[in-house]
Amino acid sequence: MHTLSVNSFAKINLGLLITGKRDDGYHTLETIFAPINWYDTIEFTESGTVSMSCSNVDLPVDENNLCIRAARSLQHFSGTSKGVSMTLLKQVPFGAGLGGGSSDAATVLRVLNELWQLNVSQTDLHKLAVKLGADVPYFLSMKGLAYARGIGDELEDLGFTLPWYVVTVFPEEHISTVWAYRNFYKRFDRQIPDLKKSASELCLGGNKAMFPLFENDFEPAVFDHFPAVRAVKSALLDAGTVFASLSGSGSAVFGLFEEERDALEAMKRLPENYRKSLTPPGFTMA
Ligand SMILES: C[C@](O)(CO)[C@H](O)COP(=O)(O)OP(=O)(O)OC[C@H]1O[C@@H](n2ccc(N)nc2=O)[C@H](O)[C@@H]1O
Ligand SMILES: Nc1ncnc2c1ncn2[C@@H]1O[C@H](COP(=O)(O)OP(=O)(O)OP(=O)(O)O)[C@@H](O)[C@H]1O
Repeated sequence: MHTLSVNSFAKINLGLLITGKRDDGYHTLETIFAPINWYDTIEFTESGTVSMSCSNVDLPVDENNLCIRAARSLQHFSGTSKGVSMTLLKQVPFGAGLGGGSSDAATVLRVLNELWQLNVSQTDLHKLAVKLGADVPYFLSMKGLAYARGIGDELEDLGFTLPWYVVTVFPEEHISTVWAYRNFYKRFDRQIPDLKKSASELCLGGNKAMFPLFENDFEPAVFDHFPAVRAVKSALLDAGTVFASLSGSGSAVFGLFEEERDALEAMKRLPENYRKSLTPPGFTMA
């Protein structure tokens, strides 16, 4: 039987400014998404029903898994009764702010739309994606650096890439996104910098004075509650990173490096049991 194998990449957030709260409880934000070279692999095999297995026993393989939820939402929307058997080789840590589950969901939507020959439009896929999670639209429609607003679902392809090596570190702490949105320290009344313009000045113009604008609003509360996460940022700064930050709602922290040898040296200095990835400059998911 034919099996299709697809890699599902993770992201980091370069800056994450929470600007308000909507009536439905979701928060509005502005952020820059950047893809990293850390990925799950999903194998798709034809089947009469929808089912999955997962290499990580800590994750559900029932209707709670985002892969199953994505397949069901497509079945429901299109009316198809086709099935699929999926094997998720989970490598991206969850509860890490790396969007691993969201990326899996986007991959399943995209691949099953083809495999099941549904021809669901990008607009409709985008609507299904938002219902599965605020980060899912990014993985569905973007390949590289993107500016996002709304709840993370209003996206603009920036058309350039990060010119640094990215070291991403998971400090073996799982942080729930719901917890992070409940506990971050609100600053809704401040002036929001123009992240899109600043990203361009930083990545294309090499203006490092822009870095301090790329704050992550989850960082102070996460660092106060999870000292091990703060320690990773300190270690990256000690190792000579040009910029370090929490990704998304945490717990993963990333550092940007100009030289590969410095990035590798920083990875060596961090605790051996912390999972890490290295992404080269100019990386895209294409
Ligand atoms: C932290 C980020 O990763 C930044 O990219 C995202 O905002 C989180 O996106 P996600 O994991 O796809 O989040 P979802 O699965 O949609 O939402 C989980 C929960 O987080 C909260 N949530 C999420 C996104 C958002 N913009 N505002 C929120 O308040 C809501 O309580 C929601 O019920
Ligand atoms: N395929 C999946 N991969 C990872 N987590 C999944 C998956 N399906 C369901 N989940 C559940 O989603 C939660 C974490 O999801 P995810 O990996 O997207 O969070 P995250 O790392 O905090 O990323 P982000 O908040 O940036 O989207 C876990 O509680 C997990 O049980």
